[in-house]
Amino acid sequence: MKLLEDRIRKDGKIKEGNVLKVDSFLNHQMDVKLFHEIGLEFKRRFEGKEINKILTIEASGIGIACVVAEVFDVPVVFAKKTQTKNIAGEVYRTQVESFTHGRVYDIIVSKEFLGKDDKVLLIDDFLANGKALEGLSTLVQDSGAELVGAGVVIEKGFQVGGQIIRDRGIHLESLAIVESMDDKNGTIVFREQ
Ligand SMILES: O=P(O)(O)OC[C@H]1O[C@H](OP(=O)(O)OP(=O)(O)O)[C@H](O)[C@@H]1O
Ligand SMILES: O=c1[nH]c(=O)c2nc[nH]c2[nH]1
Repeated sequence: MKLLEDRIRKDGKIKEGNVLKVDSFLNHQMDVKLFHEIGLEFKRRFEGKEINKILTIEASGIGIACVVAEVFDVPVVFAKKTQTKNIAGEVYRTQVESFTHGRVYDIIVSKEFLGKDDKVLLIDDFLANGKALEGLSTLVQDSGAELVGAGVVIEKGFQVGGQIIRDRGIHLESLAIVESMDDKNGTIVFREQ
């Protein structure tokens, strides 16, 4: 998606440790007009697929997933990384290693909000090692819902996540795939799609 690649080149900052910082428009301060364009692009890419729920994971997936859900006109659910008193009753649960926090979380979704009648699109801001999407797809599988596909805003194609998710047979759409990035000279190469 050219609009997104241009924005990443303009405002993205490459950090040590394979981290691309896009917090001025994607996952801290959020450019909601850009999010709307992203929502429309996901709608185009999943055209013809029956989707009645969006599932994401806190925290950084929530903002983008909400706007995508508005475009698809379906509810959005996010997997929580902490159990709260708010969640009464039964939950689906699995473990996810967080890329930026460097620790493992139990992630949970209430059984009330995911079940066999759901046709689910996973949405997240980043795909790196694939842990978040693997965890979410496990929750979908455990719930008996149908996993229609996964949409990520930025895939870091030099990390293993994309390969893992595609090898699982999941329909994955990444709006920008970073083939390589160099924190020394600030260059980013995107994969031709
Ligand atoms: O493919 P992966 O290796 O799982 O990386 C992608 C995940 O990493 C980030 O979450 P993270 O837990 O690092 O931070 P957050 O709490 O800001 O969402 C991001 O929001 C994705 O969910
Ligand atoms: O802001 C972010 N930059 C990244 O490179 C990344 N990888 C996973 N999650 C991420 N979040």
